Amino acid sequence: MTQTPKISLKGLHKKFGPKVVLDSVDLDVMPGESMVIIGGSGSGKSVTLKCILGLLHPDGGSIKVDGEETVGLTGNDRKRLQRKFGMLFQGAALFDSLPVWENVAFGLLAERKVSRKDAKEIAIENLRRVGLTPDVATLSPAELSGGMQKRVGLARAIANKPEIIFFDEPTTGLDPIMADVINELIVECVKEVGATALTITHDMSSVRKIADKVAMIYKGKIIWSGPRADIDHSNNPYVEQFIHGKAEGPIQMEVLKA
Ligand SMILES: Nc1ncnc2c1ncn2[C@@H]1O[C@H](COP(=O)(O)OP(=O)(O)OP(=O)(O)O)[C@@H](O)[C@H]1O
Repeated sequence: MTQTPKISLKGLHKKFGPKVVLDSVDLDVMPGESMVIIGGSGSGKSVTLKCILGLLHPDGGSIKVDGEETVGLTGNDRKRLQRKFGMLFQGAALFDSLPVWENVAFGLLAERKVSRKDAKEIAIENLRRVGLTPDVATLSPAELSGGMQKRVGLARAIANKPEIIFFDEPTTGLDPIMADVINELIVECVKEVGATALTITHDMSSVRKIADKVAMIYKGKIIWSGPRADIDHSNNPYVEQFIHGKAEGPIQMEVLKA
C-alpha cells in the first residue's frame, strides 16, 4: 500500500495580474520527512508556503494535507487544519509587548484549553528544549539577541506539538555559527516532536543540515527534486549553479535577458 503524503501539491498555479508566479507546482512531502525548497529571490518559495498556509488563494491546482483537499477551506475547517501547523517565521515575529513565555504559549492561550499556569509550564519546558533557561521566560523579546529570539520562535513553533512545521528562511540574519546552532536545533526539535517539516531557504548550509529531500523551484516550477545526498550530482545546471553560488550559468543568463 502506498503511503499518503503529508502534503501534496498538484498543478499549483498562482499569478498576480499577468505575472505567473507558480506555474504548475507538483510536490509531495511524506510523513516525518524534512523537505527543503530552494530557489533564488522571486522564484516563488514564499508564495508556495503562503498558499499551503491558506494566506494566499491559488488560481488553480490542489493542496492536500493528509489526503484532504485544503484549497477553499474556511471557518472551522480551516482552523482545524491550522492546528496541524507550526511555523517559524523569518524574523521570529515575536510580540514585544508580551513576555517570552506568553509568546511561546501564544497558541495554547488563544485556544484556552489550558490554564495560564499550565501554559507557562509548557512554555518553560519548550524553552528548555531549545536551550533557554527558565529565567528567560519573563523577559521581553526585545531584551534578547537575534539568536535567542530565533530559539524562542522555534519553541513557539513546537509548543502545540504540530504535525507539520514550516520554516521560513530560518537562519536569515544570524552569524554562521548561530545559524549552525539553529539548524541543529531544528533537526532535534522536528525529530523530538515527530513532525513533518517544510523549509524554504536559499542558505545551503541549512539545506545540508536539515533536509532529507530537496526541491529546487525556478520560475514557478519545481525543476529538480531528490534526496539531499543527490544534490551534489544532480546533473542539473540550474541546481549546480545555485548550490555553488556561481555568477555564471543558466540562471544568470536568464536574468540578464529579462
Ligand atoms: N502579494 C503579491 N502581489 C504581487 N506580487 C507578488 C505578491 N507576493 C509575491 N509576489 C511576486 O511573486 C514573485 C515570487 O515571490 P516570492 O516571495 O514567492 O519569492 P521567493 O522565492 O520567496 O523570494 P525571496 O527568496 O526573495 O523571498 C515575486 O516576483 C514577487 O514580486
